[in-house]
Amino acid sequence: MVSAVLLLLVSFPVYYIISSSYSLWKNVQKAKRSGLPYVIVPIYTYNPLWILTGRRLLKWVVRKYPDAWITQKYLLHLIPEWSLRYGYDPFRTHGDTFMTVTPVNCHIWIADRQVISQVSSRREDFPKPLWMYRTVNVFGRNVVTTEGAEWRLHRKITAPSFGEKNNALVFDETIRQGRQMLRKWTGDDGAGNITIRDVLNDTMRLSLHVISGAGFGVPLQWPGTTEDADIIRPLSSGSSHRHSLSFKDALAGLLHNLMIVLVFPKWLLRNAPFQWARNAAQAAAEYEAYMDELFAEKKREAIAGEKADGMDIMGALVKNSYGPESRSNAQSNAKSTPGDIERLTLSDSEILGNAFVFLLAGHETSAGALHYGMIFLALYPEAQRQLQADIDRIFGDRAVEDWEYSRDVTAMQNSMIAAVMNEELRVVPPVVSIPKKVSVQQDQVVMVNGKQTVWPKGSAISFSAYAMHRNPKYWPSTGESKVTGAKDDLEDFIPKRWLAESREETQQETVGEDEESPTGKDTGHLYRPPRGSYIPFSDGARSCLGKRFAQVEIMVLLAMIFQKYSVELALDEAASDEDVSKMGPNERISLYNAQRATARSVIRNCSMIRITVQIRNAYVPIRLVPRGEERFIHLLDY
Ligand code: HEM
Repeated sequence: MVSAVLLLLVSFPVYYIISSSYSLWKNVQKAKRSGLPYVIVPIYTYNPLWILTGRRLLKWVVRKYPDAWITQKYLLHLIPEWSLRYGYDPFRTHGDTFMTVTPVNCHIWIADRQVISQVSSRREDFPKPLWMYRTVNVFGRNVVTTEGAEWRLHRKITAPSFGEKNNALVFDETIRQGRQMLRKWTGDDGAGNITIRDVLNDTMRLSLHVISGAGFGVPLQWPGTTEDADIIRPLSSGSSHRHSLSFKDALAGLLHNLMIVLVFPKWLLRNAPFQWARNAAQAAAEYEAYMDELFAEKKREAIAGEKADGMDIMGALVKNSYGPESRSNAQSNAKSTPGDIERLTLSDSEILGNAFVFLLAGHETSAGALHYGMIFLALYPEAQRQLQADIDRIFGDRAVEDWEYSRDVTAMQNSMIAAVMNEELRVVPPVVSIPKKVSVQQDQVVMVNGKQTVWPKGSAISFSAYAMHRNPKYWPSTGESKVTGAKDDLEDFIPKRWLAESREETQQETVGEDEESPTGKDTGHLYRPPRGSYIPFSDGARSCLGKRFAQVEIMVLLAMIFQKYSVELALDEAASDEDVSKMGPNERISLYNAQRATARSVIRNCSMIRITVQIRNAYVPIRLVPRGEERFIHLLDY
């Protein structure tokens, strides 16, 4: 008996090693046949055992010996989040399109714009790896988690909600929410100089409120701004549901506990012995109840032929299924199944599924962009001054109440405001690697550097946005890096690179992309990167549906903040305000520079991929100071 158990214990690892080695050998043969450069990675980086143990150990090795030859050369692709940590370097070594080969699969990494354009335009040959998005179906199938004819149906029905005319609503709601955030950041008297530690928390709240107000017609208030900020009441007059959380708390609670809700079954969370699990379950249940009410209200409006105000994403989806003009379609709705490509409407659960992904996709990405944007502007005073000069040119002293989408947005998108936004999304694209796969049907031929390559069926693919945005073939450098002394400045945040003269070749290659700018008009003198080389919003038919929504939101916020204020790093831990007031210019400069170095190291070491890139377990505190009252940045050249 003992020897049988022993045999089993020994034979399992032996079997595992032999079968993994054999699979690795087979995948290496595929890599050789492909014609792509490849690197052998002995362990699949998503192996759960590796994630729990080996990755942690390796992380420690890398932290301890960051420059050791072994990490640079052999272990790099086993390092968690290598694509974020090493940027373009691995591509410099292996080429702009290369493969990593593991026992589980081949994985193709791309930082070549022509290859990205080929892959994103052949959607049937290179679909999304839907298994990665399965959990996002928690409230219903939707435009993010589907493929083929089913995705086309979702996209066709959801896209009109993001049309040009609705951007004005995003503009107005951002102003409304931005005012409340500014009050929190600068105090009731607007004097500023308050240290703001958890900037991300506030930008998350802001973007969530904007999508809730502009997208769903449910305006939310910031704490302390009105008496009914946290009021608990149903979203539909006909509902008798007794809520235990306000809509805002349900939404924030759900998104805060999202991974828990997505991974564990609700019954388990409800009955778990841990308070945090029960809180997550409560937030999810309350969110569902609110959305059901909103749905019922919109359905009533649609059937009665009433028109709700605003962008009304949910209303538009419900109207498509229940509105008078869709009566005939609605009949097929009742019978529809997810795979049914003939139908013209979404089922109830699909409507709720789409509403959820808009909230999800629309808040973390924009919030992260604003967070990094604020830090970068505090780190690069020259960029901040250029931004303010353009804001003055466009808005002068005009109060935000008088800003208008139709009058102001074109000027904004041709200015440093858009350049700052574009540059922030270049340096830190919220989605670092955009996943695709080679269809399982058959191998696919792709031209790489003018040569035919054969990509094995079922291989994983990543558009390496982070590396692509640092590829010197596509990006104009404004010179040596003033920060690191590197020969180009592509690691640095230099918005003025977007003001560089557009090359003739670039203009031709981007013809037809005008419609992607916020108003669909020409982007004037801003640099327009060649197609496929700038992919914060992905590329091709499956690119971001909320791109213009996000652009308008970010630009309005930047303009609002920097019309009146400057941002500086907060130095509370290094010196008191009184100490600073006694310092001369040189002392202030060296203090600020030391703080800049600390902030850069936080960005480098604490940026992590949590669906999107975020700074985790650390803060870069900032202060907004009224323009003209800066304590540090006016003393710095760059
Ligand atoms: C700075 C802000 C944003 C960035 C950088 C961003 C980026 C992206 C990227 C890279 C994708 C492709 C993801 C993939 O293929 O896996 C995507 C898809 C999508 N995004 Fe965004 N996004 C932003 C804001 C928004 C907003 C505000 C909304 C909605 C309100 C939104 C809705 C969507 C949807 C629905 C898709 C799926 C489109 C499809 O598959 O057809 N995004 N986004």
